Amino acid sequence: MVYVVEMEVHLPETWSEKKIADIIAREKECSQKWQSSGKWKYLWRVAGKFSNISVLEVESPDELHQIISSLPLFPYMTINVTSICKHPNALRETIL
Ligand SMILES: O=C(O)C[C@H]1C=CC(=O)O1
Repeated sequence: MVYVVEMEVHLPETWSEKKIADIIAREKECSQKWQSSGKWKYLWRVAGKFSNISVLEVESPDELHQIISSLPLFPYMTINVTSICKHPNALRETIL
């Protein structure tokens, strides 16, 4: 199952630079672990926003939730998930 996931980050304004740097570093480590696993196929920055568009290929909605909710920034993101499938007119059927 393939999902397009948009994640918009909203950090508390009261956080120190050190606390922000720490969670960003842990986020990088976690998302790169999932990207290395092959399940997180694409990670793109939305220009001009603290937001990303990602494509994940997973076995189930439960696995998608497991991955997204493991991110340190999960409690601080607004997340929109779109399930996608093959288009009959597409020239390519694979995402990688
Ligand atoms: O910077 C972001 O868009 C938030 C976040 C989600 C995955 C990741 O590596 O960073």
